[in-house]
Amino acid sequence: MRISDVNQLEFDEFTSKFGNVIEHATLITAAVWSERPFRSLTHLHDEICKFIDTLPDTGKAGILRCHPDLAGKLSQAGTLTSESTKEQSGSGLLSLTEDERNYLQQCNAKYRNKFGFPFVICARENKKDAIMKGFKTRLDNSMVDELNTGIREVKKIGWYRLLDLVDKDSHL
Ligand SMILES: NC(=O)N[C@H]1NC(=O)NC1=O
Repeated sequence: MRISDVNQLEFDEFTSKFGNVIEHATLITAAVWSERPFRSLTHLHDEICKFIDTLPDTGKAGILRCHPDLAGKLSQAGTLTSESTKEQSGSGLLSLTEDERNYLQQCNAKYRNKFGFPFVICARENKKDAIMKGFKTRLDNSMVDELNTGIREVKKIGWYRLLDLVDKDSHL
């Protein structure tokens, strides 16, 4: 699909195609539709990021809370969204040894205990070893740092999801 095709989409078509670019946060896509026409895929992504940046910290934490744990319950039950399944499997998180899975689940629990939202990292840019390391360093951060870091990762995840849907080099 080209960006010119994106600009032709009715609201319902747009939200159905792009509704999960930010995991379980269709409202963001719904809001951004009003900003058409998009000059490029980058412009569409910028509008998504701009909308996220206008949210209070509670809204940003809410976005993080809509993300599934890495190698968590949903992945074991096979009920991740198709996007998350692709991302988590690409980084090796869906084929862990039992020890690795136990370790990650302990890290998830520690992180969630400390910050009140899940650890979010762009799995397409991090293989499982980098993710395990990321847990180690990020667990020592402050709440403000982690809210910002998590949101930065959400924006990266969204960019890759957009790349799966639209030809990046198409312009108006
Ligand atoms: N918790 C978390 O980071 N989840 C995810 N990251 C990613 O790239 N896809 C996800 O589902």
